[in-house]
Amino acid sequence: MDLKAEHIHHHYGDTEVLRDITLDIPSGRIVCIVGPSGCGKSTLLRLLGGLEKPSKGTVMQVGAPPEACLNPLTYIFQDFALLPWRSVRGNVSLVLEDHGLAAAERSRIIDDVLARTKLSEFGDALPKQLSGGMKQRVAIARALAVNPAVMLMDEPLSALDSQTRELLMDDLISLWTRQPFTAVYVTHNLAEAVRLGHKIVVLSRRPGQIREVVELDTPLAERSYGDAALEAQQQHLWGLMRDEAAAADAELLHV
Ligand SMILES: Nc1ncnc2c1ncn2[C@@H]1O[C@H](COP(=O)(O)OP(=O)(O)OP(=O)(O)O)[C@@H](O)[C@H]1O
Repeated sequence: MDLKAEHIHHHYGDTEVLRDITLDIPSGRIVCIVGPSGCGKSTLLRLLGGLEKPSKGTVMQVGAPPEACLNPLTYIFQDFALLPWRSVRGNVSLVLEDHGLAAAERSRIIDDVLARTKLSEFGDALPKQLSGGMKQRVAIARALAVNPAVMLMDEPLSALDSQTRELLMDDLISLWTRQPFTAVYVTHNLAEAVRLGHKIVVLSRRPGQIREVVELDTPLAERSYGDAALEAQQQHLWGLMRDEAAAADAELLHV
């Protein structure tokens, strides 16, 4: 299933947040959204996920969701959003409980997603016993459990320290390489965008408009940390964003 946004505009009261966004999220691809603070990245993600309706324009789901999909669109947030009183298995199980699945089938799905996120040994642990990186892996496992058509990821690594971010990025790349998933990935971090994005959408400052869409052809598994070509792409993105980011910061000073 592809996700398509067509001529999306969005306002909160008198504040225009997004202007004329047209965007394709093709199945099996990771689309990163970058842009200065407050330009509307998270708003765009909520509109794509149907949590809010755009003031104007449409979001369309095109084609059928994957087989055995329990929920076509699922979110992964920066703060993990785990229930502290439930174990790792219990947190993943949560999203499977209202679908009338037999206990054995639920268990099979949980085993599968925990194995894919390298958490098999930690099924009985409580969130407080886990590191930040592991908590985010649980959130990713929980998202994968419903076999979504599109994962909507809002700065999923930004609460983590830089080493854990690097490790989790490697995990996301190997997860995608073994079994491609579709994702929209909002980030401030251009290094993450060039490691993970098949397509990187650069928004202007508010009202967010698409300034450029950069397509990266290098397979994810071949994009290594410190790679010169990726650094050049990152510089290009920063070149596009620098003036916008400075103007957005200056604007905040006058609020
Ligand atoms: N529910 C809301 N009601 C009113 N204004 C909102 C609401 N949500 C977001 N905004 C405003 O819309 C603008 C865009 O916010 P949004 O969080 O989408 O930007 P962002 O690019 O994700 O920001 P950041 O990079 O800082 O996370 C901001 O000015 C914000 O204050």
